[in-house]
Amino acid sequence: MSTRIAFLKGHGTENDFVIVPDPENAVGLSPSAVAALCDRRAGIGGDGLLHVVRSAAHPEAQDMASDAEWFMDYRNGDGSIAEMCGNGVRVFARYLQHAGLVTEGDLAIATRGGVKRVHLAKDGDVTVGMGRAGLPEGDVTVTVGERSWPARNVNMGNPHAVAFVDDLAHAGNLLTPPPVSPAAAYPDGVNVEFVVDRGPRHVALRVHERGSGETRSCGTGACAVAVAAARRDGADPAVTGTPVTYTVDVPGGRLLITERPDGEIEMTGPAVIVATGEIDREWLETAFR
Ligand SMILES: N[C@@H](CCC[C@H](N)C(=O)O)C(=O)O
Repeated sequence: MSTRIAFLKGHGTENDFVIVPDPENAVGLSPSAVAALCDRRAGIGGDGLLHVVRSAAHPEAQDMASDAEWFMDYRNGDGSIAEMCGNGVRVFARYLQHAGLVTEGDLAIATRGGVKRVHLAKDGDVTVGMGRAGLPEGDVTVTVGERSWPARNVNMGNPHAVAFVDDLAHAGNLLTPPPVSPAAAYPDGVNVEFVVDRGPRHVALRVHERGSGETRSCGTGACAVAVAAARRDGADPAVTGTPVTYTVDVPGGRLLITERPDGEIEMTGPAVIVATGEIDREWLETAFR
């Protein structure tokens, strides 16, 4: 067995990922190994990890293998598993193109949140069909220090609390997860978005991600924000019959989010591969099992 494991590093609007190509699902990636790889000082560094596996070779994806050859086994930076990662899907698609496994145009990627349709455009942007948002009933509240805001509970496959605030600085340093109540609304934890208006159908966010901390971007979070903003602005496409597009500025760039009258959401943004390298297998297997 080789003593080296290939990896790549990539990002989408500066939400950065360690990418581990492993078509036959042969590389054991325990939560502690993932956390070690994502560590920014002792490891490679990343908000999360994209484990690239053939759907047919992964027990969680075998039933999607006829629709999507590749499964995005996404992990958060702390080693936990999440249902979906929007920026991750774009970067995953870019990796497949980089590796010569797909070409420009349309493809499908299996995720824990179902099969996602992806378009790799000539201009370099990547568009992902993110599915429909769930809008669980019930009020939720986000608190930072002395301030609290009513928030919208939005599910994009993974859970989000979206709070509209006057100033993104009011989110504070986001070194710890902002409390969200009632906790029962999010039994598996939550990603929290703080949002300000920048102009008509144009917002900006900061995000604290479950399992990663504050990140420079969150694709599912941007979708959740666009959905919450459309409901707040009286622009729900299911009601108006007209698609609505929000420009969502994130600390690491810009995403365009369109919601259609049937509820389907599309996200468009960049995806970049920045480096390739090799992981020392002994380090991975002995130090972090
Ligand atoms: N950065 C991602 C979301 C990653 C998962 C999230 N931290 C969770 O635990 O739900 C994105 O771009 O969507």
